[in-house]
Amino acid sequence: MSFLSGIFGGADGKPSAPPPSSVKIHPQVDNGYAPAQPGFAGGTLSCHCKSNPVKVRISAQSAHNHVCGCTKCWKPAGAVFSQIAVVPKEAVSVVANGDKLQIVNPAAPIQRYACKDCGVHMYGRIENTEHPLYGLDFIHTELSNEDGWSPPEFAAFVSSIIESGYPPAKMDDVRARLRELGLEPYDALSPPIMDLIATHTAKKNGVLAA
Ligand SMILES: N[C@@H](CCC(=O)N[C@@H](CS)C(=O)NCC(=O)O)C(=O)O
Ligand SMILES: [Zn+2]
Ligand SMILES: [Zn+2]
Repeated sequence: MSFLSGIFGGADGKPSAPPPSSVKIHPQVDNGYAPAQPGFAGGTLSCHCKSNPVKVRISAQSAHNHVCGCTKCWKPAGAVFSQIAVVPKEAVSVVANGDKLQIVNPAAPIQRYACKDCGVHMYGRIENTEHPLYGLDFIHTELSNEDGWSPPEFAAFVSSIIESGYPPAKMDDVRARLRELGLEPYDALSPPIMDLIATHTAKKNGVLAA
């Protein structure tokens, strides 16, 4: 990222880095993050293989970018959270070395396509047409060299980091740091997304209020 988010504006109004902290979240947010670039329309994701990397072309700006503490989402080495966003599934196309992709868990609601050689998740797809988020693919924008993606907006599944071995006694520090970085912590998804999911379910069950 070439410049830092305006949320950490210095005295002169220019973006500056957030205060340093020993609490690490994810390399893409620990030192601040850039705002979305107006008109940005996508880029190419590459896995971590030195030779024959899998490449996935994304022809849309990302939406709902966030950090996720769950055990299922791919994280770079050493990161406590993943960083993940969605795009319409029509905007996702595998453009190189797709033969190296395999589904991590075909039974999971999100089918995550990972590189067999380096383990990086290239995209996650929902095949169940009844799922509230059907039609959206999950991507890690950090796998692209392009600047301009929508920045993370909140922190999801925060308590789940304990399931990966994070000390429960340090959770207050983690939530305080997330707030300092402008990423409101939630233990599921953000309220607007939880409302969207519940609205979908209520509609399906014929009980949605007018
Ligand atoms: N506490 C669980 C939460 C897992 C979870 O529900 N993850 C969310 C956020 S990515 C989800 O939508 N999972 C669907 C899936 O993994 O297919 C864990 O950390 O494993
Ligand atoms: Zn790879
Ligand atoms: Zn997750």
